[in-house]
Amino acid sequence: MGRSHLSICPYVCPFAMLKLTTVNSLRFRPFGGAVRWRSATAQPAADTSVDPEWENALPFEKIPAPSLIGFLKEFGPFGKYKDGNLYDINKRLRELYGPILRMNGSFGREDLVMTFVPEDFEKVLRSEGPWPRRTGMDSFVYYRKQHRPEYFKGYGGLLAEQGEDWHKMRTIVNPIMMQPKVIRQYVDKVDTVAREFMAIVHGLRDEKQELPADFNEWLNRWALETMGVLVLDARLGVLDKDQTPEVTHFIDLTKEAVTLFYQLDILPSIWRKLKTPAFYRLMRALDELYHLIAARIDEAVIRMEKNPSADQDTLSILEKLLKVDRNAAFTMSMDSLFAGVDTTSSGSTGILYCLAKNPDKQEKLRAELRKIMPNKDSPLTPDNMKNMPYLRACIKESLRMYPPTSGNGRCTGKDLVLQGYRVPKGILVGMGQLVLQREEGYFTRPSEFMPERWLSGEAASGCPSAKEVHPFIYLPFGFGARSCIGRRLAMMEMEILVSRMVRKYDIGWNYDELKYRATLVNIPANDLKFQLKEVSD
Ligand code: HEM
Repeated sequence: MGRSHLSICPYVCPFAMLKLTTVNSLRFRPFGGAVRWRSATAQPAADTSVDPEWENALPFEKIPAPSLIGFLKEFGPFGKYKDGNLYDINKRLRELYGPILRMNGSFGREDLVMTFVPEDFEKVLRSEGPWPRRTGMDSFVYYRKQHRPEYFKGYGGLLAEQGEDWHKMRTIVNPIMMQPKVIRQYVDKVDTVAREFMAIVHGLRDEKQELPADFNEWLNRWALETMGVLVLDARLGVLDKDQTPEVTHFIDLTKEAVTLFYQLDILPSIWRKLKTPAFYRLMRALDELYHLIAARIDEAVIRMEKNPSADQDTLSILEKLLKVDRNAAFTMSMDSLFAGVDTTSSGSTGILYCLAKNPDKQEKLRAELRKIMPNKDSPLTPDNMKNMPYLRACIKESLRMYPPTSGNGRCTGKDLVLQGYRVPKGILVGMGQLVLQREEGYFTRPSEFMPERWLSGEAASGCPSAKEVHPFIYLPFGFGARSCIGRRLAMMEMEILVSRMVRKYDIGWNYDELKYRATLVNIPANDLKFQLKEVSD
């Protein structure tokens, strides 16, 4: 396979397609002890069937691939798309190279195939096997497995782990983080944070009742504070006006880590061959974060030892994880802080924006909310939240138009033929869902915000139905066994925040169209100066 060309992962996302290193060569102990469950767990049967098209398909190397010069001309520092967001870049790549293209690996990175055809997405995801591989985040993997193996005791975590080790962790965490019963347990706590946030939001408005330019920062803080409650059983204090230096440092470190991941793992970087200053900065930032989070977990352990919960059913997520293993609890909390903050805050931005731009839909949603929340500050409960179909449809529709991640990614689980080309087992395939989700021919009237397309019967009121769309185009939380572990928590968080915002305020937007910019997560490029006029009743 040629490796002479520039490699950049054009469709990026930390969890969806964190492209990068293979860690096959790394040996480690999942539990830090002498016994390796690798030997105790049977390898699931691999799909050994041969793709019937394989024999006559074109070789992998024939898949169109941008040359270094061609790539730089478009996307380099002087190229037309130098500041393009991922949507623009993906669209341009398809225009230039067609519906399938190959980005050659370089400086230790893997090759990546990018496709814009839903039948390919389906083929790849349906043959992912029982231990789906989604490689990426090399620097993350490096930190946990090579730089500080003693901290993690073999637990690479869901984001970074592959194969049997990923499966073991996922089996531990699924019943703890995905059970509706567990999610319901957190409604009140998440609502408490949301109410505090609302009080802050109220005071942030200027004389035009607009929020400040840095409102995105506040949304991030809300998401971080909420995540502290969900996975650390602790109030981090990031919403407090008078922050301790420790809290300020914590916020700065998470931001720095995300920026450095993007530089090292998504943009072209030579760190895998030659350690760069950014690489060392990331290792230092992760060390500091490790110690801050470890201190919180130690506090939680002491709290729990002092006041052991009598009722096993109402143990918190952290308590349940700690009962399995401290390292499992630690890794999962850390992963949630990385994967669950920017995503949830970016998702919430998209929803608020879509509602602000569509006052009729916003009013319709408010009518639904008034039934559940007769007063602006009526409590939200697991019971009354069951009845919010229009809210859920609004969230689905905004995740279609403004998804926090840029598409899905999977390594092929076996040799496959995509669009007449051979793609050997193990190649990372990126899926251009970001483009298709907004494209006529896939979704009808795609540029219109139509929550009704996600409803059925009378509620759909003659609107084109999302059910007619290829089911592998819209996967905001991924697919199958490796899909987002936090999706139920994220939905609950967004439902609570949006309910509170829309019930209390008429949300407006007086500026240019919302644009996202490329980082690990799609984050807003605009100032988020929403206008919030309090509703009278
Ligand atoms: C709107 C918010 C969110 C979106 C759109 C989102 C999206 C995604 C996507 C697309 C994936 C990849 C799935 C796949 O490859 O099939 C993923 C994985 C993951 N997400 Fe989320 N996510 C969100 C919130 C969260 C939250 C709140 C948490 C933590 C509590 C979280 C933790 C994770 C983890 C740990 C993985 C890796 C799962 C695995 O590989 O087994 N995410 N997410």
